[in-house]
Amino acid sequence: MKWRARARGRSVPPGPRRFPVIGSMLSVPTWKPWKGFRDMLAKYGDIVYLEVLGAPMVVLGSPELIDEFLEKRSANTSDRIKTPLISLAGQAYNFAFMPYGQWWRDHRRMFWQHFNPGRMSEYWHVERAVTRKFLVKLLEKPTALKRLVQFHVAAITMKVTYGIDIEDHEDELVTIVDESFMGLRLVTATMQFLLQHFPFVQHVPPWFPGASFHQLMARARVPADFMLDVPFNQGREIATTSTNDYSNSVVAQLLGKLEDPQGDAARQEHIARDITSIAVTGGSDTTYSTIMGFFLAISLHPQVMAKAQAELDAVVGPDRLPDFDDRDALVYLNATVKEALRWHNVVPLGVTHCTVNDDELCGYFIPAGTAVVPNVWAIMHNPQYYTDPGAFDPDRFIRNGKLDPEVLDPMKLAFGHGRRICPGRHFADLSLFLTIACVLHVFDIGPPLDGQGHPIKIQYESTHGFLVYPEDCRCTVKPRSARAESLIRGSAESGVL
Ligand code: HEM
Repeated sequence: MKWRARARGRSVPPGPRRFPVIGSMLSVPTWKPWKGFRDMLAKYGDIVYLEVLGAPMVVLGSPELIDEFLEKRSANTSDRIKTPLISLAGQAYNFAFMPYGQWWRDHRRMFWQHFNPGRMSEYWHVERAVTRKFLVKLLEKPTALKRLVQFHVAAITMKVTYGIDIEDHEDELVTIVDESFMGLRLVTATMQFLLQHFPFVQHVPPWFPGASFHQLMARARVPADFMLDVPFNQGREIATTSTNDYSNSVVAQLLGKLEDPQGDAARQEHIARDITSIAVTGGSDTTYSTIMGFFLAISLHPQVMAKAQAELDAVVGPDRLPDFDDRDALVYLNATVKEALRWHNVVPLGVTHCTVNDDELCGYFIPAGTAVVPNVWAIMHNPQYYTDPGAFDPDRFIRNGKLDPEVLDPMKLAFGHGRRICPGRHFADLSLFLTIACVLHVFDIGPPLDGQGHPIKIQYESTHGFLVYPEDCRCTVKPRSARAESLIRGSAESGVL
């Protein structure tokens, strides 16, 4: 039954004009759509309705509405839109895009067993050891910052998940992890909305003139497929043959359970392969982008660096690196992590949710199957919640020397909502805290320099896409002092796993 018959006189939320057949397709912003949607929210209110070829979509623009619809009514708003792009991009294994149902639930449950807050301290030693390696590499090759951050996040997740060591930043595994989300990068946010209505794209043969998108996707599937099998098999090998290595990897633990004769081993192994792969691929790109955003932000805001370093000097002192136990005392540093998540928002429109049944929000009718897009970026950059939102200012989260609970916490927005909230958020938080604390403790970060040694002014812009990166994050990184340099080298030697 058409939704108009089910609405019983209730109207859908306001939004741009809808034409016969195409609906509001021409109004869907095609470039960095979070900005166009922000303008629509300003015009129509905190909820905007669009319809593309008969498929309904709402954009939400306030934390209250997101809380009401995606948190409180999560039982009805945790589905995903069905689009052929997910398989085309090699992401069918990725439970972030699975429909709400038993298969997704089984994946999420198995994943959560290893990434819930109670497990986090088991990963501290890996975080420490890899961060120390990263600091040494950054000292030796500061111009390779991007590659070193890719190495850093890949090395942490590969070790925790599979027990695999990545020693060198030139290791091809770093490239494969980086490229395993290539398909998703190609799936821009706009295509995510529009191409679900053109399922025929998946049937265009690759040799067909103009089918280059299809060919790009085929290339994008190669690293994604690799990540699904090769590291898992290697992790199994490590778990069964290694005597003194890190034998408590996620794979090692999962394999122990698969041997349970009561369990459905083949099904369990399938899920285990899927969730270990997403732990590495889903965790690396998002964390990488946030860390790159942090480097850029600090290079543009020297006063923030000075304040964070003063706090680190007072709490940690010059003779050791910061550690997890220091966290409670590092108020400004914790605020810097929050500001990094806010200022450079890596998933600006979150991951689109979808309603299962008809619903109502603010008196408006919301049909079953409505795509729900939280415009997280618009909230993070709304002066109503954050004064001067373009400035990188951790002080906005602090009152009377403590984190201010009255200020909207970016952690509550950046990692999504309801039953779909990012289950890797506690793990991401570990990496962000230790990386940011250690980098600021031993390095000075500044703007890039031209041939004459003059600073080059970089203007922050993010790329376009579903998952975004800072467009230009060139900066200079140098040790704060000779003492900091010897601290880096000394701590790497003691960074045993
Ligand atoms: C700064 C780092 C990260 C950010 C900003 C981030 C953000 C997000 C967002 C916005 C979602 C969608 C939530 C929703 O649908 O409402 C998500 C889902 C997900 N994330 Fe993360 N994430 C990060 C790190 C990680 C890490 C480290 C892992 C793995 C260890 C991970 C694994 C996942 C998975 C598996 C899902 C799918 C959840 C589901 O659909 O049930 N993420 N993340």
